Amino acid sequence: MGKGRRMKKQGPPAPLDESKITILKKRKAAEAAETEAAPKVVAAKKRRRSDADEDVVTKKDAPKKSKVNGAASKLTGKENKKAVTAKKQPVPMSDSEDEEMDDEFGDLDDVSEGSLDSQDGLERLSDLEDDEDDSVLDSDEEDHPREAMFSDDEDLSDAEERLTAANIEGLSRKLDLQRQAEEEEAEQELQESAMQTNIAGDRPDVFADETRPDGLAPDLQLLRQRITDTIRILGDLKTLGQPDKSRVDYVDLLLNDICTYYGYTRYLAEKLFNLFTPMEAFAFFEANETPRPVVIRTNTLRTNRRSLAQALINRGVVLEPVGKWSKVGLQVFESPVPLGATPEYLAGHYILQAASSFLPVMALAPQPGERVLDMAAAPGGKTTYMSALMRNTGCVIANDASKPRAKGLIGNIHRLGCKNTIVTNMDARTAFPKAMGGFDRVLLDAPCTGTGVISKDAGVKTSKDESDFLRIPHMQRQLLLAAIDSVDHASKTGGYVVYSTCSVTVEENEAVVQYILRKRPNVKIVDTGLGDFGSPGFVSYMGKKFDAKMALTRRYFPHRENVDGFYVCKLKKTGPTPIAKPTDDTTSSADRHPRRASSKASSADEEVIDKTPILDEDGAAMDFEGGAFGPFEDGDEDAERIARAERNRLRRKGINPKGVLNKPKKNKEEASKTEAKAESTQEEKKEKKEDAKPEAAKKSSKGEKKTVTKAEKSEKADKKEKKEKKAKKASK
Ligand SMILES: C[S@@+](CC[C@H](N)C(=O)[O-])C[C@H]1O[C@@H](n2cnc3c(N)ncnc32)[C@H](O)[C@@H]1O
Repeated sequence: MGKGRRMKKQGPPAPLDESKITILKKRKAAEAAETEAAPKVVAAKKRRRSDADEDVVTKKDAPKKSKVNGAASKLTGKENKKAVTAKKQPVPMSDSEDEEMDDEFGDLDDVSEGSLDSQDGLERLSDLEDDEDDSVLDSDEEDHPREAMFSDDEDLSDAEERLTAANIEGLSRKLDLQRQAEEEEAEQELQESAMQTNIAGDRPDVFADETRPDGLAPDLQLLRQRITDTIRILGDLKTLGQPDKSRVDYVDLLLNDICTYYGYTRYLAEKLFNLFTPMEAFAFFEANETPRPVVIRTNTLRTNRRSLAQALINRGVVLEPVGKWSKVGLQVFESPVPLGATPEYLAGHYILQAASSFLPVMALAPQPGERVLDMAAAPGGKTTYMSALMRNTGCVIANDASKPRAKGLIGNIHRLGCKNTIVTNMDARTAFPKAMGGFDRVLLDAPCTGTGVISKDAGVKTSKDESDFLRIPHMQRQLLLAAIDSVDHASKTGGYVVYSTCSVTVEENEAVVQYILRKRPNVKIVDTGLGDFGSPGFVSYMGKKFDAKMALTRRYFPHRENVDGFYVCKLKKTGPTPIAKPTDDTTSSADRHPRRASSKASSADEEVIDKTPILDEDGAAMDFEGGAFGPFEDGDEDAERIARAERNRLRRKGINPKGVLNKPKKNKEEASKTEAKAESTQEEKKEKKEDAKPEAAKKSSKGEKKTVTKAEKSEKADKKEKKEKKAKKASK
């Protein structure tokens, strides 16, 4: 990040506010009216965005056009961007989180009152001051080179004053430039809204295609104008729509324009569009065109936020605390030095981490001394945060299926000084809880399609197709089942799983959680503890209903919170996952003895349904089958997927799916009984066989057997070669 790249304030933006732009428009209109009467807009004035003379779109046209298109202009992305930068709103934190944070960091008593508290525009600095009250402290002095930055006798209040003074200049410069940028944007907005649209009376005719004046490439500015016009029409179809056109026609036109303008495939554009109202969808697509703020997370194993801020300010970095919701995040507005190469970075005092990435870890809230699993950990932003929250105690198993990515993970763990972490490189779907289980908490930051981070990876716009939205949610379901089965429901301190993705689609979020609730009624959704920041998860979507508690899960959007799109769900395991018979003692202790249980669980893991009633807060048994929400997977798309998965599952077990699936329900029930019986007989046989083996033979693994066979083979080959040589010699 250089001086030229200034970022907008992190955190929840003010709601879309037209007043600012309207004032500017009015001012402009008044100016123009004074100089000359507004002439009619002529089609010849349509210009491409890329035209060199674009920025000289005649200001005299503005008053008239801004009047015509006033409503449409309120939808433009520029304004949305402004809304994003609008006034800072403090994000309320839940009491529990405050407590957690207090516990986590303790209090810093010897910090003086800040000297800057009333200056307008420097409110952010007081955040930094507030921060001192509960500043990051670490008991491990060895890992705390704060002394390196401040001499022992240095007064903290002096240090703070210097910190503040150094930051004032940068911040005020930043604010000036921000204001200037906003005014420029407003100006551009004005010019944009002055563009010609095809108006037929009060009903704009957006279907007359004038977006390709040369008949070839589309004029982007006209296209954008048509997008905003279509959205305006969709907002009041009765009054503004053409009599012979339906809502479907307008939505179809809008989607095509969005695809052309922003470069999405029709499939993905439609999927994302369906999450919002047309107006909000436009804001979302717009937000995906601009980068999110640069945020760094203080590594509290090595320093605290104030010391880090001071060190970076000394290097000319302009920054401020990320918001009330985090005590370790710093938003960087401007940096004359590369943030990934400062001495502080190399010494592991911070990690570059998107603000939304803090949230799943905050929701998981790992405690010192616990055993925690990070199932898909690379490159380690969340692992290292967990390690810091646990103050390098207990144990974090950081797993990732990708070897090259696991190397990056190891690098970060070393750089940030995490000493309670073990890295594993396994496919978490099959490895857990087989290899290890009984964790106090598990984080599953699942691999996803990345629809929440399109501003970082525009490739998502065209690379994700239908097959990805079948394959990836399937994998997410498998991973989440494994995560749940790896948690110890009887953990004294935990028993929690946090599921997160950087995707905004329902298939990867609520639908996955809904599936899990059906398969594992021994878990329930609990509050993330992240307060009001973000929006609640969907409780229904396109006619399908989800668990009412889905509202406790949180969604974050680039256009609403100015963070990467993210989803966070916290689950509490309320009981064990029985493997075969729910009443069986051995199997019901699977959670505490995952190794023992895993052999029995095998591939049946996905199929086990614990029918033990789960009680809600009022002690009433919850109806998971048909009450508050319908079976999401029985919908069109999911039905096929489930049928396919079911056929494959039966085939794996050696059962002909045709014989079972095409039969009436009664037969199916019988078949599943036979299946269960066959399964348990097989398991029993296996166990008996295992028991009958002598101890030494039991130890010998399959791999060892293979090696012996290979050795035997090579011995035979040697003998054969010798024989052949002898035979050759003899013949000579
Ligand atoms: C969203 S990224 C994780 C980011 C990480 N939690 C962080 O904060 O830095 C998803 C990760 O899942 C890993 N992954 C994909 N499939 C996996 C599997 N079956 N088991 C374990 N990890 C997997 C990918 O290699 C990728 O690193």
